[in-house]
Formats: sequence, structure tokens, C-alpha cells
Amino acid sequence: MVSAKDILSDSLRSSVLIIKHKDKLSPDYVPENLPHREEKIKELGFVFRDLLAGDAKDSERVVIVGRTGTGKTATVRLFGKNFEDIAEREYGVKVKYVHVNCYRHRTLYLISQEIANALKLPIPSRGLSAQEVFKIIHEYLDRRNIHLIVALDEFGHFLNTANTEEIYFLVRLYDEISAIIKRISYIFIVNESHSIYKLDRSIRDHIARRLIEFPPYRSMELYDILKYRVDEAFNDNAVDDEVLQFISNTYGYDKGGNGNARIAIETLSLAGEIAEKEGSPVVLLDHAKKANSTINPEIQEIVDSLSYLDLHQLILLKALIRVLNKSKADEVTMGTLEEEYISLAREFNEEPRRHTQVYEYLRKLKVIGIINTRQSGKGMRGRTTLVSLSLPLDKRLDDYIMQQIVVRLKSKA
Ligand SMILES: Nc1ncnc2c1ncn2[C@@H]1O[C@H](COP(=O)(O)OP(=O)(O)OP(=O)(O)O)[C@@H](O)[C@H]1O
Repeated sequence: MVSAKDILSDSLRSSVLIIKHKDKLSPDYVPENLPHREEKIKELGFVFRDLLAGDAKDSERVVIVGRTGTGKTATVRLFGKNFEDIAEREYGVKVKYVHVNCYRHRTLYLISQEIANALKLPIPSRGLSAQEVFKIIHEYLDRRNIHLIVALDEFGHFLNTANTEEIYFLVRLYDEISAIIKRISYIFIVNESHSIYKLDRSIRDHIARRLIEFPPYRSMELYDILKYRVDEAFNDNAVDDEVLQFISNTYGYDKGGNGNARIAIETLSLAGEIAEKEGSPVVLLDHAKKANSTINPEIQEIVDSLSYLDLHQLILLKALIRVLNKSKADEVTMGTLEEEYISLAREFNEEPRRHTQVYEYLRKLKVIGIINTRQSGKGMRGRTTLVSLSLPLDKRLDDYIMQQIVVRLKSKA
């Protein structure tokens, strides 16, 4: 019989909390520092520096372009907040920053209301057109000698849904409002530049004056981003370094991933929850793999894509699973994997492919997202490639691969 003490001890163990600030893992949280986006913040500062001189007259425009999860929103928000502070404290200039999400506010009217709300301007909710609201906003800024930077996030939604007159009004604001000082400047945020370049010149030239590109994150960059989040959100030493290596290698753009920091952070967060649920005091590689297979929407696609693989690619995958199982390790050296592959191919009466071909297979499997590779660091003689599975070692996957091998062998016979 299980003793009451054991039950209590079990339940205490399973309630170990390793995440101390869950909110710091939320997608809306903007940290004080954004590793690898410092240069972008400086570039934004350069675009708006004239506002600090106090006699700025122009409406500045800049386009931020980058795929999803490349830190556009977080960077622009952090810039806006810091720029407001620095303007007031160091230059005695009043700058207000307002962030509008055009997916939620996709008409000119809703955008004008959102800006008025952020400025705490009492505007009657009915009776005024968007154009009139913009005039009121401008007059308010003029009276108080304020410059306004409006970030229009997910601007593509506005371009796709608003009519030409509305787009024209928004971007050519000062053709409609006569002003000595043009107090409203814009940051347009889009996922791809085509949505802007396809526009008529009369509109485009008022948007695309400057462009700042946000490339997808490389694995080293994701590693630093995750490390910083771990320090903020988790208890000390609660996350194994292998977890960070695994997540950053899975999503790093240079490793065939999508370079998306949001998914990387989500995976880290879920791995933490899984570890907590399992009562582990530390987040381990296996937790990260489980989290990855839950979050990564491509997992099903990956499993489906197995049916398109060559017989020898499948054998190589099976060899990887076998050697991982045997060694109870998470990764194997390229040499060990190749030996296992050669012997497995012979078991199936197949002539093993040559080394260069095996390398090519590995590259393909990595692009599909089923395996990870990395160069060994210290502690191994010379540099060698280490190979691991990016999915949890699951019997169903193993069975499925075996089944595919049999199908392929039969069709050859
Ligand atoms: N350099 C970074 N350092 C720390 N956290 C980052 C960094 N870049 C992105 N993040 C985090 O990743 C998540 C996604 O970033 P963000 O929302 O800014 O991306 P985005 O490019 O605006 O994506 P989308 O186009 O989908 O809106 C956020 O939680 C953000 O805080």
C-alpha cells in the first residue's frame, strides 16, 4: 500500500514550479531588451531624429518589413516607448507614440478612433467622419506642441480592405489638412513589401520613403533570445542548455527553420509547463521535443512527407532511431549513424549508398524538419556532425517508418 507520506511527497514533487514569471513568456510581453534588434531600434531613431530638434516640420514615414515572428511589433513598441521617454527627458520635446493594429482596426474610422482613444481625446462616438476626427487630432497636437508617431501594425489588412479614398486620405493626410508643422508621422508594418509596391505611385510614394527589413532569426540569434527569456521567466538553472540548443536549431532560419521567435518562445514556455506537470525540477530536452511536436504545425506534414521519401532515406531514418534507442542518447555522431545505416541497409539486402549521398539524404531530412544536425563543440576530437531527431522518439513513428520501408521493398521486388 502507498503511504500517505509518499502520496504527499509525490504531490509536492509534481507541483514544483519552475516558471516564476509566466507573463514574461506571453506573446504580448515586450522585454526591456531585444537581443539582435538593437540595430533596428537605432535605425528607427535615425528616421525620427529630426523630431527631437524641436523644429521638425515634416511627417516622417518608414516601412518595417519582415516575416511573422521576426520581432517587428516588439521592436517598434520598444522603440516608441523609449523614444517618447528620451524626447521628453533629454530634449524637452513632447512625442507621443501610438500603436494601432490594423487587423483589429481595419477601417479609417476605427484607426482614427483608436488614435483619439490613446491620446485620451474625448470624441463623440457618432456623428463625426474619420476625416473630421483626424483634423481634431491634428489640432489637439498643434495646441499642445506634440509630435505623434503612429505605428500601423499589420498594415496589409488595411490596404486589402479599405477603399482607395481612405488609403489616400491616411497616407496623404497633409494634402487634406493644411499645416505648417506636420505633426503626424507613420511607421507602417507589413509582412511582405509586395502589398506596398503594388500600389499606385501616388499612394506608394507617401508610404515607402524608407524601408527597414527584419530578416528571419538565425539559430544563434534565437538561442540568445531564448536565453534572455529564460533568465527573466524561469527559476535559476531550471532550463537545461540542450533545450535552448534544440529549440534554436529547430527554428533557426539558417538550419532550415522559419526563423520565428514567437514559436520558439512558445515552445520554450510549453516545455516548461510539461516539465512542471511531470514534476521535473528542470526543463529537459525531452520536454522540449514533446512541446515541439505539440506546437509545430508541420509535424503532421512531416509524418505525411515520409511517404515521399526514398527507400534509403527511410533506412537512414530507421538507423538513426535504432542507434538512438541503443545508446539511449539524444544525438549520435555522423560516423556512428553511417555505420548503423550500412549494416541496416545490408540487412535489407540493399547496397548502402556512398558517403556523399548519405550526407545529401541528411540534408533533405533536415529540410523536411525531421532531424537536426549540429557541429560538435568542445570535448570531442576534431569537429564532427551530431545528428538528432527533432520529434520525440515515438514508437508510432518508428512503426510507420518500418511499414514504409516494407512497402518500398515490396514494390521493388
Ligand atoms: N529580438 C527579440 N528578443 C526578444 N524577444 C523577441 C525578439 N524578437 C521577437 N521576440 C518575441 O517574439 C514574439 C514575436 O515577436 P513580434 O510579435 O514582435 O513579431 P512580428 O514580426 O511582429 O510578428 P507578426 O508579423 O506575426 O505580427 C514576441 O513575443 C516578441 O516579444
